[in-house]
Amino acid sequence: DSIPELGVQTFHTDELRSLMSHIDDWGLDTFRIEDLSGQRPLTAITYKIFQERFLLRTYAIEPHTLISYLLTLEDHYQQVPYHNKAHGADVCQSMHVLLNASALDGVFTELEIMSAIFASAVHDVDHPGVTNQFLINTRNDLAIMYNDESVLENHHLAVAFKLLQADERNIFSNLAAKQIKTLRKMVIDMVLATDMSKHMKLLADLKTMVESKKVTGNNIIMLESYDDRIQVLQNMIHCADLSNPTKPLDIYIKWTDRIMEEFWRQGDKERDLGLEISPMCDRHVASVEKHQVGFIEFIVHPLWETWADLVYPDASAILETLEQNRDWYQARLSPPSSSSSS
Ligand SMILES: O[C@@H](CN1CCOCC1)Cn1nccc1-c1ccc(OC(F)F)c(OC2CCCC2)c1
Ligand SMILES: [Zn+2]
Repeated sequence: DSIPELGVQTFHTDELRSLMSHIDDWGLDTFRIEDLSGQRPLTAITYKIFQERFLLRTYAIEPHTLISYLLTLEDHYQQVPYHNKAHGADVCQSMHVLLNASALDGVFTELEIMSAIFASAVHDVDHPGVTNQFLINTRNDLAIMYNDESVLENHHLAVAFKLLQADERNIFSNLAAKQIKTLRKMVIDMVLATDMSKHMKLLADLKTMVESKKVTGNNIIMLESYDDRIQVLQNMIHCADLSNPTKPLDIYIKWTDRIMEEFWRQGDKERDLGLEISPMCDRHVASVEKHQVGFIEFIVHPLWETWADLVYPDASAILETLEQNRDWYQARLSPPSSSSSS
């Protein structure tokens, strides 16, 4: 049976095609694509990116095989409020845009680019909607399996690679053995870097790289070693993963609504289990705006400011939106009551 033009069955071909023509733009509305693609945002977006980058041709990937892998991958994202297939699609499209920075022109190989897109698409597959700490505290089988170390991130990788083992889904079947080995190592290194416990080290190393930045004549970054190359790719997937506050405000707010519902459901479980409720997870003690301002101040802005330095001036508009969004949440903070100021 033939594959539909956009990879997915849709009653809105014209509108979906029009939206997908903005695949290179920051702020693409992943939620709208979810609605127009028959609830297949991850398949539609990843298929479009593979086509746009000619990866099917370069690596002799059968379209049926790619669609079959993507549909199955998408079905393995759980229906949780935030860490669902729409988030996977969003991080994949965000990574695609970050890879197009002119400061990175010609820097990464086709294999590194495909690894980064693939890693982004799979990076949260089968996420159960609770944190690593919750899995550890509740002695979940996953925490036992992975000895409390990057429990979720190890699981996402194992599921993603397991799905490749079926012949009809093995999109890398025509790669040379060495290429598969390199791709697997890079994908593992990138997905493991999305563990928030690695954030401070990743950012510190990025700052060091920015301070010692070496560029060619036309301001293109020079990355000599594997360590330098993978470090930049790891920061890119981390930036893409923490990109919600850098998107147009209406989209950012929708992501915030979703992550808070997911955190609050974890808090509900902790309450029922008689466990201490994790920070920000008690729906009866909500300070959404305060936490978003803190999240931007202490985590998101320091990361994106450093990324913007590395690829200056490519990410300047993104940084600008982030600062406007921070100011918007700041303004909505309930003003300190007069008694507290006395
Ligand atoms: O949980 C975050 C890291 N923690 C580390 C410990 O301190 C608090 C923040 C990052 N993370 N990890 C997975 C999903 C997210 C995550 C992604 C989008 C988020 O907000 C918005 F952009 F949608 C988000 O917000 C939470 C709730 C308020 C502040 C943080 C969280
Ligand atoms: Zn993620």
